[in-house]
Amino acid sequence: MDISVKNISFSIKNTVILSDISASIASMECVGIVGPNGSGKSTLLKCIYRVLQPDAGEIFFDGSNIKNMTLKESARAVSVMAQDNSYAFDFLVEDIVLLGRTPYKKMLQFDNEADYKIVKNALKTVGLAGFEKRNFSAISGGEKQRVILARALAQNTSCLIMDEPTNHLDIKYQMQTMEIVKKHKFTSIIAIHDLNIAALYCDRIIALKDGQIVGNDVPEKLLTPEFIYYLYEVLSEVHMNKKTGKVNIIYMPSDSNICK
Ligand SMILES: Nc1ncnc2c1ncn2[C@@H]1O[C@H](COP(=O)(O)OP(=O)(O)OP(=O)(O)O)[C@@H](O)[C@H]1O
Repeated sequence: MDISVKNISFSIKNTVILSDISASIASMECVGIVGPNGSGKSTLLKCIYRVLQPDAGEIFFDGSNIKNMTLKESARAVSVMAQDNSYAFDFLVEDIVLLGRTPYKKMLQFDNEADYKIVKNALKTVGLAGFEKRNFSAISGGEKQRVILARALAQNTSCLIMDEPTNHLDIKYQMQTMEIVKKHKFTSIIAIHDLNIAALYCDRIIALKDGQIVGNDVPEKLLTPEFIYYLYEVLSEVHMNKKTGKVNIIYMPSDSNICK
């Protein structure tokens, strides 16, 4: 499924959070959204997954305006791994992952054997086999994040939106998360702070600053020391890694004797 965002703007009171954002994400493309804290990454994702309604502009899934889709239809198209994974009540891990099956249920329809099988497989895929009966509140932050990824897998969508999916994960599971996304050939939009992980796995990177798109290109072209300085005011060196064919970013202390 492809996604296109056309001229999205969003303000809270008189503060402009997103200004005239347009972007297209091709089917099965993995696009990273980067930018400083507060640049509007989560807000843009929330507009796409319909938690927020933009003041202006349109969003299309496979050419259909999402305004004309029911929330259930959207949920069968797009799964979400948001930043806040807290639940007010204590659920079993299994119950959380079963929520991914909700868009396929009629009112009061019970979960069946096929649903439980999907849940089991999803937990296995994220390295949490046997966690079904654990209390969600009593597992680690990284495990919680992987449960939410399992929920997204159980939702069986062609598109996945992730808001900082790797922030609680150790390096093995950061890489595993990104590799699951690539293996499943999701159309994926991922807000991510780690430029090295973004460079390794994203086909393209969109950079936001002050609610506007300031860069949109393949990682090798976008992630130059000059651009990284412009975006974050951080000095860096960028090297092409011959083994991966991807760029590695090395950050430098601000008193480093290198050009900006
Ligand atoms: N409900 C709200 N009320 C007021 N301001 C808000 C609200 N939601 C977001 N903002 C502001 O909008 C701006 C963009 O927030 P957003 O969460 O989209 O940024 P972000 O790029 O995802 O940041 P981070 O990297 O810190 O997660 C921030 O300045 C934030 O304080």
